[in-house]
Amino acid sequence: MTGTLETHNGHPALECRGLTKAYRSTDPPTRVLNGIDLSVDRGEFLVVMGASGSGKSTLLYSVSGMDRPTDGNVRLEGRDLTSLDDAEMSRVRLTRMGFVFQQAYFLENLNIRDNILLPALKAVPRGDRAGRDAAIARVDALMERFGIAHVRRHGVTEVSGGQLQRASVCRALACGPSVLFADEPTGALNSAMTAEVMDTLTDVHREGTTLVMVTHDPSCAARADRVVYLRDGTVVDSRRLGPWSPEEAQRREDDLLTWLRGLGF
Ligand SMILES: Nc1ncnc2c1ncn2[C@@H]1O[C@H](COP(=O)(O)OP(=O)(O)OP(=O)(O)O)[C@@H](O)[C@H]1O
Repeated sequence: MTGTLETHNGHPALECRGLTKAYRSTDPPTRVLNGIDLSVDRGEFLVVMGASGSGKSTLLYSVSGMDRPTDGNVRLEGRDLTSLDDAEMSRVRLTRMGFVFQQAYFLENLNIRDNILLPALKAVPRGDRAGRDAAIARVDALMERFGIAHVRRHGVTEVSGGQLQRASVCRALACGPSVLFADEPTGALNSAMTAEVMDTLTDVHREGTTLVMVTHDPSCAARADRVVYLRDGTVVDSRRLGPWSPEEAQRREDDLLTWLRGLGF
């Protein structure tokens, strides 16, 4: 399994300080993140919740370098990302971060396995045959691990929504990221497929990967170690839930809902 514990250097997996984002396309600029301080431990599963428009996706995009913050800094395993140029940032995103979105964004002219392989092969230096073989072996092992090896040659439209999202998780893990980011990964799924994908993400987390997920769904959020609540671009509260177990699922969800209602969710 793609581990994240090999790079222990005494730093949290992810840290942001004074993270601010203002969109200048409006006059005056729309301030969406208001100086957020947040630290995610190695191996932690952190969920970000908040009302629609509170800045959850903007936070995820700003810490993962998909969008440039207006102010503040972000560190990934101690390395300051805000000083990197675009090419360096793309490389960090490709090799040290994984992403799962509501939609899989797979290419329809490639089968499931080739879609998963695409970024993993892109990360291998040209001519590095051993690196290429290792990437292929890693992807095949991930597909086996997450129960989708039998659909490896299927087209994107020939698998279920749950299988497609599990394939997205495999693609996100193929380079062995330090942090896996998930933005509403179950937003387009029914409840059975949601449980299937959350079981996959829970396994990923249990095996040591740091996970940062945005969700509206309290039953998904109840899987996390910690939930932070965003209001108007500020983290106004957080709740530590500790390690998840299926026996505790309902109690955790009820507890979380009570907390969320108190915050006006
Ligand atoms: N490119 C942009 N230009 C201007 N404003 C933007 C831009 N992108 C997002 N916003 C605004 O920033 C605010 C936060 O958006 P964001 O998508 O981060 O919220 P969210 O909490 O993820 O919402 P949702 O739960 O609905 O996905 C919203 O008011 C949104 O309209």
